[in-house]
Amino acid sequence: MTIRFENVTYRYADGKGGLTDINFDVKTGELLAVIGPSGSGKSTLLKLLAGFMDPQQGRIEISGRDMKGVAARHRDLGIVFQSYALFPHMTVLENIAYPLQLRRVARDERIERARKALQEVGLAHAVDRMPATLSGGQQQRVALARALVYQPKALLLDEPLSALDASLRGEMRDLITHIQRTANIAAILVTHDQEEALSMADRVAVIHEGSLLQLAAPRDLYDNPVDKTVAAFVGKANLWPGKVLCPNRVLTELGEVVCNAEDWQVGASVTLLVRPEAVMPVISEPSAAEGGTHHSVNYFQGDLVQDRFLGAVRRYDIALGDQIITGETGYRGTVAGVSIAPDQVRILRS
Ligand SMILES: Nc1ncnc2c1ncn2[C@@H]1O[C@H](COP(=O)(O)OP(=O)(O)OP(=O)(O)O)[C@@H](O)[C@H]1O
Repeated sequence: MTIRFENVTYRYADGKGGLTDINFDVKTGELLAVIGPSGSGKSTLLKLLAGFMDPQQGRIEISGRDMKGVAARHRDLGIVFQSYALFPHMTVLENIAYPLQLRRVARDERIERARKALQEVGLAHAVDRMPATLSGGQQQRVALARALVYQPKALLLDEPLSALDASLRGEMRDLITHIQRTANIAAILVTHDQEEALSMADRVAVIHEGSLLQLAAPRDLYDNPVDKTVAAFVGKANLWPGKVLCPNRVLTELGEVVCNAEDWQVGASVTLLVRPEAVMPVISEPSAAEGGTHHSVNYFQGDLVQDRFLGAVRRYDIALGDQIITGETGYRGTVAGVSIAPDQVRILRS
């Protein structure tokens, strides 16, 4: 295990913000993404791990060693910041060789290792360039090479892609995960961008108001969020409060929804979750004669109040009174209503 947080609690002096009783591990070669709304405690977690402050309770271990009282510079962590933080007066090669110089590595070896690191991030041609002459994406590649050149115990990525434009971000995601996996190093990625977290991470930790709500593999987190806060934060979600009527029906503001409620007590207050891609557009209202078709189960008819063309898919809202159902589909025709297959309805605690 490379990184371990055990019952870690940190409160800022005013007692309001911080982290409460955080537990998780990151294995060698694993990338853990930490996501959560603004002010949830993501930066606090990184600052504690990096050694800028110590927890008031609990224990942080790196490679099996308790980090209490160990200064930031002795923690052997490679850090990549949103702002790149390159030294402007040094060439690209000098920037990358600098951590080796601090560690008193001989000059020839420094240069050789820095060149190799540059090659790995696809910038072998930029050795003598000054950082200011590089694009944002190139500067972040230099920052990544500099963070990894001395073979740190773990890699901390603090919003590494937020300053880059969307087209570059996808490419950088792939590069970072490729390099992190090749180096077989534990990494923690802090990000606002849930798509980044889901696509890059082996596991994702969701924090909210200083607490860890769920830690799971991306698909598991998306399919089985523990509660509505996680469901709403990870991906798009239709969330409807309801009451369990019987083992296969929940009463909501939309009406009765057929779903598998066998594990819930009759009368329990719950929240139903349906992802937009599980909402099926229905072209015309099913007639009474069609009574037995799949449309008649969880069929909802309403007014199309929003229709957004997103390229590959279209995201639309159907209003039933003051309730909204959001669907996503590649279908471009008229939507008269929607149907939701019972096995696509997840039941969450309310
Ligand atoms: N130096 C500080 N003194 C007092 N409170 C602080 C300090 N730094 C952060 N906080 C509070 O601690 C909480 C967590 O802050 P933190 O910066 O870790 O959140 P975050 O998830 O990184 O937010 P963002 O996504 O906006 O960067 C917030 O309520 C914040 O106001």
